[in-house]
Amino acid sequence: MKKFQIKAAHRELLDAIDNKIDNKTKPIRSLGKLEDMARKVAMVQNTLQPELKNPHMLIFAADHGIAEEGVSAYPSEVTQQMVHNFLNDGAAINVFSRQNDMKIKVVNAGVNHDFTPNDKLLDYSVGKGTKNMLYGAAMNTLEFSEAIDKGVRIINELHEEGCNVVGFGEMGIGNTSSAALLMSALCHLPIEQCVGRGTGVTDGQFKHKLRILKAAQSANPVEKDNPVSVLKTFGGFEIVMMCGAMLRAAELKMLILVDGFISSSAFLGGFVSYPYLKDYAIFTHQSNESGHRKMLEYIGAPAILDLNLRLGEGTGAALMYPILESAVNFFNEMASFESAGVSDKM
Ligand SMILES: O=C(O)c1ccc[n+]([C@@H]2O[C@H](COP(=O)([O-])O)[C@@H](O)[C@H]2O)c1
Ligand SMILES: Cc1cc2nc[nH]c2cc1C
Repeated sequence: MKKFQIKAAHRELLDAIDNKIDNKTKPIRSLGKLEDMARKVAMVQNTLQPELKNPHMLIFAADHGIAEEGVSAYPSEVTQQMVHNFLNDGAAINVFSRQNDMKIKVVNAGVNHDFTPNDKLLDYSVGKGTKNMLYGAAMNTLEFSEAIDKGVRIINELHEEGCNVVGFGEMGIGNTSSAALLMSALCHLPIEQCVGRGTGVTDGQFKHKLRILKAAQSANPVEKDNPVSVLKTFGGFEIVMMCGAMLRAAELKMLILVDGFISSSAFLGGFVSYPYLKDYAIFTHQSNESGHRKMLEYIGAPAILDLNLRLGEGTGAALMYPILESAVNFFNEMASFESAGVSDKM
């Protein structure tokens, strides 16, 4: 994989940032997770006056060969149908992004469909869906590199437009299977602790899904400590493209808003080689997909919201965005004990 230059976020201003937070007219730590977010934004931007600029929501979409094994509650066609829904402003992510003034771009990372050009659509297709992992790796080395490079290009474009905060959402029937397999390999956890019900499979379908994922593991012995090999074998085009995009966003010191289980699996793919990626990321919500809690524990990152969501698309990130704005606003606008003439001592 292309090498990324991901340094720890600046720490020079850390004391000044913490002093600024602690001198606001409030008891120490009383703004909880908002204080953590304000500190993170200020460190990423290396400033005592952080700003959220031109926020974007990226929805990476792709199809998955493994979906033909009946691992989802829905058929593969739903991927392209939902892409049209995103383009027509009809999905949950459209509603929440519009409400919170985030611009949407839908990325065709590898959907099994030919789309007509559209202002909201970034056509970066790597293929018409991955291969069925029961019969070998999901993608080859060229496809993997292409997906990473296209993720980089997408972020370069947003950065040139002055964007400094990006939500990472996705759509792809079958992609909880990919994410669970990635998690199992990269976190060295048994697949049973990683697999969940995705779009809502029944008990019987869930047992079947677990059998299929075990068969995919037997068919593909991977080097678990080699994230490129793991991502190529079990990844989806949208997951690998998101991984490249997140790594580039960190390189450019942009804020990364991670959504649910699949978005977090893309983060994980980058994090194992570039641990400082975490300095740039906010885990916006705890998904109801059962493996997500353990995945976030492994990463060591508590989530901000817990709304029992399991939709994907970036919905958790879009819903959390106004809270992030509140974090930046309290940091920039709240009076200090001194400026407001409020006593800070007994
Ligand atoms: O974001 C999540 O945590 C999440 C949890 C479960 C399902 N999803 C969405 O559901 C789809 C994948 O589910 P499945 O059952 O087809 O593997 C995909 O389009 C995801 O966006 C998303
Ligand atoms: C309808 C539908 C919408 C989605 N959005 C993200 N994943 C999805 C899966 C389905 C099935």
